[in-house]
Amino acid sequence: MQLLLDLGNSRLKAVLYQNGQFQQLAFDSVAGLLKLPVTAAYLSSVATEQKTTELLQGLQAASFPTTQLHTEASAFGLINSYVEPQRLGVDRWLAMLGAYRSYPAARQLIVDAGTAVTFDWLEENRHLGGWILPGLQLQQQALLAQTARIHKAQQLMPNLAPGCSTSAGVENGALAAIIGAIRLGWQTTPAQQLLLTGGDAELLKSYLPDLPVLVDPFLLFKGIAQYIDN
Ligand SMILES: Nc1ncnc2c1ncn2[C@@H]1O[C@H](COP(=O)(O)OP(=O)(O)OP(=O)(O)O)[C@@H](O)[C@H]1O
Ligand SMILES: CC(C)(CO)[C@@H](O)C(=O)NCCC(=O)O
Ligand SMILES: [K+]
Repeated sequence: MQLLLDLGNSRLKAVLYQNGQFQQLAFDSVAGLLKLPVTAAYLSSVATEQKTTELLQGLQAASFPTTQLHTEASAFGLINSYVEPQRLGVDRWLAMLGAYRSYPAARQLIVDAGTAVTFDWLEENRHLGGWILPGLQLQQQALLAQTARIHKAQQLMPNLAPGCSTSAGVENGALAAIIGAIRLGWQTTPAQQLLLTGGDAELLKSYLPDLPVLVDPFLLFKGIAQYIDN
């Protein structure tokens, strides 16, 4: 059994991997992970050096070793399109590896909706490139921080209706930007399948009923599993 870790810009996610199965872990702190009966841990981090080092140091007290994974120019037959391959976020690299391993399709569009929303097009074993947008929360935070009169009085459920308050306008606008970008991406660089992952995947899916959407919360972890099983 292995422990798979995804340190994002907002939070840490942990998953247990055993016999090809993934199980999301609920935990309060890194200390809660130290006593797990695992043989090894694998880390994907897009957070700062400092946060990454802190996590790795916290894990040194564990009985199992931790390996940090990094983006590569190519691995397991998958080819990174970046001019400077190592600059592609390791979360994107791993999600693509997961998609490549689990969902064969001539062309797929992978959208990871977290702090940022990333788009990556995969054509068989080749990354075509992607887009990076601010996520649902980050868009709203940017507006609040950079304008004098945009305040958020309440947290609503975002939808695509015209908003009748600042809060609704900002929330619905953020959702519209992401749904609009997905539809535009789907039009300009068509694919057979739209793979959604990240904290906002289910919300986005509900606004894309006409597209062949598949939600997989474990996509990045399936990419990590590629490194374990090979
Ligand atoms: N329990 C939760 N905690 C935080 N955000 C959540 C939660 N459930 C759903 N969300 C939604 O998920 C989004 C964050 O996505 P996710 O958790 O995939 O990313 P993250 O860990 O915050 O950052 P990163 O993309 O860097 O991994 C937020 O926009 C929020 O709307
Ligand atoms: C875009 C994010 C923040 C998404 O988590 C991450 O993948 C990242 O920091 N990437 C580095 C920049 C890039 O992928 O081009
Ligand atoms: K992420």
